[in-house]
Amino acid sequence: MLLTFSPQFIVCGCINLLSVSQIEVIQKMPSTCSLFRDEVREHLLTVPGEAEAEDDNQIQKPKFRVRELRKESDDGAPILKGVNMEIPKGVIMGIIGPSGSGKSTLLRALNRLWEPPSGTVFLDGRDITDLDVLSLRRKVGMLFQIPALFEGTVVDNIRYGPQLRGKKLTENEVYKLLSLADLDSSFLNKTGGEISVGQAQRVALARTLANEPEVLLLDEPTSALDPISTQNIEDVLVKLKKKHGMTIVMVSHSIKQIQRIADVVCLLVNGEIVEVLKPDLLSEAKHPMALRFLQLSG
Ligand SMILES: Nc1ncnc2c1ncn2[C@@H]1O[C@H](COP(=O)(O)OP(=O)(O)OP(=O)(O)O)[C@@H](O)[C@H]1O
Repeated sequence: MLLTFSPQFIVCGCINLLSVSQIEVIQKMPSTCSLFRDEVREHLLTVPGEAEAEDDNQIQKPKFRVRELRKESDDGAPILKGVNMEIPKGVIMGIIGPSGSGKSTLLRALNRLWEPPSGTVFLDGRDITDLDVLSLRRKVGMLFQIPALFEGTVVDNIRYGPQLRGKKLTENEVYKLLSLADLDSSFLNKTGGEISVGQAQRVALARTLANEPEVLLLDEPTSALDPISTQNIEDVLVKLKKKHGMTIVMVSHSIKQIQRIADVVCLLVNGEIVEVLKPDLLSEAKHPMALRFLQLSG
């Protein structure tokens, strides 16, 4: 059952707040990340100033850095073949690729649902294997394909995470979280059996947001939902990014969805990132497997 929580309200900067050293950080990103680097630069240039800029040094640093992340199955078959990537703060990154290419494994490494080797995944510059795993999962929350609500009401679900830390959310705080997930107060006392899957997914999102995560990991969060529920979730994700500077990493099989909401997309094929592109440039992917995947899913 889903028990991970994590959010955050990341603050984004404007170009006039960038120092020379920060610009150098972007320029020093590996050459394999050139499109990604451009994306970061563009993001920094265009993010609306709804949030306050935080510490100068924080602005340019990626939220996540992944270095040579490898995984093999028990019988030695490679699942991830030395993945390198950087996820900037306050962007929506889409991860797409054929079935079995390692997308979920990569996503799960980011909050240690799969334990990555030490020295491979860094959150705000810190090796995540050095962090307390529960604190990590509060900071880096996850939403799955099928929402699994706990027993009890919607309020009980939303209060669950903070309660583990000895904090009882007021009804008003619960209501605000529901609103953030685009649900109204009529849902407060409903149980999982009384709401649709799409509504349950939004409750699961509100429950995750109750822990004030800095990052949201989403594993095909709308694949079980109808188009209207899908749009509701997409709208909420875009709002979380724009208004709260949330960093969002989303695995999706829907290229159209990625094009609707992602700022940057990673194409994972056979355990390797073969392209990092802006979503509107997906048709320019060069890797043959990537092209085939894109043609078939188009
Ligand atoms: N714990 C494990 N032990 C052995 N093999 C595993 C394990 N976890 C994943 N795999 C294998 O690793 C490969 C990648 O799995 P993963 O679920 O990450 O792929 P995916 O790209 O998310 O696939 P899908 O799009 O179908 O969900 C698959 O071949 C899967 O069978």
